[in-house]
Amino acid sequence: MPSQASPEATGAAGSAAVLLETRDLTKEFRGFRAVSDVSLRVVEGTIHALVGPNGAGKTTLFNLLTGFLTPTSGQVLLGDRDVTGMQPEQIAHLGIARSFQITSLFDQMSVVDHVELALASPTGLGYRFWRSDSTMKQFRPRAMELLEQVGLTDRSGAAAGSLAYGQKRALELALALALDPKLLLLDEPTAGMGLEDVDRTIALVKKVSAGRTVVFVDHNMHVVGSLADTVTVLQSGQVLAEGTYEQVRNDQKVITAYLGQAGEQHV
Ligand SMILES: Nc1ncnc2c1ncn2[C@@H]1O[C@H](COP(=O)(O)OP(=O)(O)OP(=O)(O)O)[C@@H](O)[C@H]1O
Repeated sequence: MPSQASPEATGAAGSAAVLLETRDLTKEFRGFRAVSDVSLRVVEGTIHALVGPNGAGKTTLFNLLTGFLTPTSGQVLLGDRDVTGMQPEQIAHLGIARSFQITSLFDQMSVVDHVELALASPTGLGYRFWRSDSTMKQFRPRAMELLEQVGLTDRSGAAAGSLAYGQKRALELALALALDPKLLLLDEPTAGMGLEDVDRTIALVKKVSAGRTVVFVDHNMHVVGSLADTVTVLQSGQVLAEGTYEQVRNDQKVITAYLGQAGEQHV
């Protein structure tokens, strides 16, 4: 069960504080609308899922929120600040962190060194190798706290390349948390995981999301149903439905959208 202030309990997005908002957000690629007039409101302190069939626009939307893509039109607001068109570093600095991709880990570098470097970087987006050992040492206690949170204390001295897949994803999460973000974006946190790792990741995301706002994309509806206070369903770049997991899974439009999706887990 999603544990945090649900939109129902707070009277939907109307009366609760909205941390992230998009207004008619649109991204065109050579005339093709990958994201089309999306108006989204993410309530502070909630976990918000973005779902939709393949090609629905979820990744493009994530890239617009983090500044990796510039919208063709529309706005992105963080609190009352318009962050539309800002560079990824600026947006990260304002408190939006996205879980790192595994490709950003250095196989030979230890787990704790990764976290220390993320703590040393003001935005977490760039590692800085010229810092001295003594400078880095000051970050050790916080790095160990973060590793404890994500269950990697025992692997702190291990080379990142030696971690199991689920542990690498947990390390990515620690790197995102190192920024102490207002908004944590998780891009398919359980992709490629077996059942055990999926359940472990659900528990982990619940734990680290306490007191934070989380937006995540995941194809696994068990994950979505377990974590999300609010679910936004995208199709062909547009918002098809929004509500609690129970509401959207019983929405006829959503059922129809997923029916033609071979190999996709149904809502
Ligand atoms: N750089 C690009 N240039 C052209 N078209 C693109 C580009 N990026 C995405 N698209 C198109 O935009 C649409 C949405 O893609 P997007 O990756 O955002 O969907 P998605 O919901 O994340 O899909 P999936 O679940 O398969 O990851 C797709 O039709 C895709 O082919």
